[in-house]
Parts: sequence; C-alpha cells; structure tokens
Amino acid sequence: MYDPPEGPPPGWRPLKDVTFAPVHDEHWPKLAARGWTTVTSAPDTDALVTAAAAFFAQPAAAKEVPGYTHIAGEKQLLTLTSPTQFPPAAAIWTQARKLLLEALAAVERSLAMPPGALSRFDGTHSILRVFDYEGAGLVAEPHCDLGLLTLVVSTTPGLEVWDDGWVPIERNSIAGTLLVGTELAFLTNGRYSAGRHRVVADGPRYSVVFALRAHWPTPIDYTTLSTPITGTFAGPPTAGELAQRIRATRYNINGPVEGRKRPALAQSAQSPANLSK
Ligand SMILES: O=C(O)CCC(=O)C(=O)O
Ligand SMILES: [Fe+2]
Repeated sequence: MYDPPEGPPPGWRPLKDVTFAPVHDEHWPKLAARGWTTVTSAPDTDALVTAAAAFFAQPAAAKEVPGYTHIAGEKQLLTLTSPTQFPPAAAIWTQARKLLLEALAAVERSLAMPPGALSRFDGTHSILRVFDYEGAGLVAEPHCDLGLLTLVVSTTPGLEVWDDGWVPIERNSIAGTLLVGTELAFLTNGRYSAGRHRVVADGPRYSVVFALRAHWPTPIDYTTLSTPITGTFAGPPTAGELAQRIRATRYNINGPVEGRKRPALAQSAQSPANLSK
C-alpha cells in the first residue's frame, strides 16, 4: 500500500523553532504535527480532586447542580463555566489558563504571528471539567476537542493520543498533557493539527481538564493570522460562528450514550478547509 509522505505540502515554510519552558524542546514539534505533547510541570490538582471526589460521593439528590452529569457505568463529571462555580477549582483555573495562554504565545511565535494574534481569543467561553471515571475500558471515545488548547492532568493513566496508533501517554509519569483543539487548528490554517485522543480506564480515575476556548464575540482577523508560514486563508467572521460550525460536525462525547452511536465523524469534516466554507 502507498503511504503518502508526511509533512506539509510543498511550498509551506517550516515553523520557527520556539522555546516554551514546560515542554521539552524536542517534544514541542509534536504539538503541531500531531496535536499533543507532554508538559513537565502542571498545576497541582490534589486539593481539587479531593473536593470533587467528596462531591461525587454524595447521593444523587445532592448533586443536582448546574454542570453535573452522570453517565451510568462510565463517568460522573462536573463542568464549570467560571472559576467561581466550584471554589476548590478557582486556583487551578487561573494557573491552567496562564499556562495555556503562554503556550498560545509560543504557537504565535512559531507561526510568525504578532503577539496576541491567538491569545486575544481568550475570554469567557473556557471550561474546566473534573471527571470521576467509574467504568473500565473505553470511557471517552476518540475525538478532538473543540477549543484552542486543552490541559489534562489525571490521577491515574488512561488518556491515549493518536500517533499512527494509540499512545498511552500517561503511562510514563508525566505532569500533564497539552492538546490542540479544532478552533486552533482552524486559526493556524492547519499548521497545528487537532490532537485526537480517547480515554481507556482500567480502574477508577479522576482527571482535571481545562479547555481554553475562543471567546464567541471575538472577530477573526484573517489578515493577522495569515503569515508566510500559515499562508492566506479566510472563513467565518467570529469565533462564535467558527465554534458553531465545528459543533455542527460532531457530537458530545460526554453526552448520553444513545446520542453517541453515530459512526465516528470523518476527520475531513473538521479540516480547516471544510470549516471555512
Ligand atoms: O478525562 C480525560 O483525561 C480527557 C477527557 C476528554 O478528552 C474530554 O473531556 O474532552
Ligand atoms: Fe477531549
């Protein structure tokens, strides 16, 4: 069988070398090529996990709060849309957001974008999720995240990332994993790939997932995003319209199981070129 060559199409300029302290220099290029890399330091989530475990251990009636979901046999999760919604999460929210904004600044430098070209999408649409996985086996199906960048920190290995095969990235003791979301793949005109991942659990596992998502009202300035490295591109006028186009091509992996029986959506449906139409 013929395997197409790896790498950008002819004529694309290479990304600039950048240094981002929490990622080993030799690991950084994986972020663009595959959409994931490991970080050597991440916020300490112990206190948040302890508080969340106490919350999850309560009877169902006590958990009827906004953002709580239970998928029987698979997981319980708490989705926070602001840092004050669950006070034990406030410090992690601040630290994770800072780490991801710094990573985004490194992405800007690697693409010869002016400072702020991507980090200006920061706003009030980011989320923090705490998961209590109770099932075994595949507890989060393969997917790419919606947003700009995601940080995953867990108590037990389980996250797997795609690299021509599933890589159980948390089996080596790592501080956390950085994932590229579909919004960032689009805003870099595909120079950063969205990181495909899934969760395979072999016992109880807690994870803290901070997803930096583009602020919906922010206009997308294609002149600033188009550089000699990204090339020229165009698409929806605002981050909100971009998010809606991405959502229209996918389903929520943390939703009810019945809604997830559809075959995995073709990656092409989410390619930057398709989203710009
Ligand atoms: O729990 C995890 O490690 C990852 C969960 C995930 O991929 C997601 O919620 O998008
Ligand atoms: Fe995810």
